[in-house]
Amino acid sequence: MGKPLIQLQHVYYQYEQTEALKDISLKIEEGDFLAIIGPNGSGKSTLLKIILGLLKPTKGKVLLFSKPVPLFKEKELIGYVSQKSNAFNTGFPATVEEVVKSGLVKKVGLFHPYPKNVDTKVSEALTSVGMEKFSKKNIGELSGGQQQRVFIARALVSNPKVLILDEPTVGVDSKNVRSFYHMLSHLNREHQITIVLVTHDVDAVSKTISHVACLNQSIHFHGFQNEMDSMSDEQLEAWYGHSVRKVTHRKEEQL
Ligand SMILES: Nc1ncnc2c1ncn2[C@@H]1O[C@H](COP(=O)(O)OP(=O)(O)OP(=O)(O)O)[C@@H](O)[C@H]1O
Repeated sequence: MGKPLIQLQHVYYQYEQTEALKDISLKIEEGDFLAIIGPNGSGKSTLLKIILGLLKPTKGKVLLFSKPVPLFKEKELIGYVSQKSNAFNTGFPATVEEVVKSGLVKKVGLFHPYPKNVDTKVSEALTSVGMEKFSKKNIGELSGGQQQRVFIARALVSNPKVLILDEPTVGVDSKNVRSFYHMLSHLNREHQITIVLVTHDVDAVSKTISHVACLNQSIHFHGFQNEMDSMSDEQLEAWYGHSVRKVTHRKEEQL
């Protein structure tokens, strides 16, 4: 069993009118590649904001690297890539390497010089997401999917142990979605980065993740990805909030 990096214990979150999260207990361990899936409005983004300390639970406790959130100061250990597509226009005056370098600000602080090996760090981060060839390009000239890879490199440049992504494939065209998840899988396996992502691409992501959490206000299933098939129709309905019929696809070799 890996070290627990993120733990939620009986977490509730209430917006003024809406109870977004109810009694969430979740443990994410070192090395996990977890996908959080659920219908619209099921609390996925709220859950990420709680983990990132952007929202304070109404009730319950969050531990990051075994420390309660207010005592957790090593923010650079957690990289975050928010949901965006084509965030920069064509004319935006920054190169890819400048965008990636800006990811070090969290580590070194504003008004401090970058470390001496900054160029190596930037180049390593770009290589790890397959974007080294684009370092001198203007960020606005890249496609949505390429920009998303650059944002991941920016999150990686401070050597985080955990990478959190909110719907990272928005703006990535369907033929590139699989190679995008393949790149994340590489980061998880070869660079030992624990990955937590929110996604709607259940099918595309299922080949690469280790764990899945099915959320709809509360967690209806959390376990190994291959155990998800064992969810009953009743569990699936409770999770999805409406009637669901399970369809089993035939394996390719049987076709
Ligand atoms: N700032 C807010 N103020 C009030 N209610 C909110 C706020 N943000 C979210 N909610 C409500 O909380 C619930 C959970 O929202 P959340 O955005 O976490 O869901 P989600 O699963 O990320 O949705 P989606 O898949 O559509 O992005 C929804 O009912 C939403 O309307």
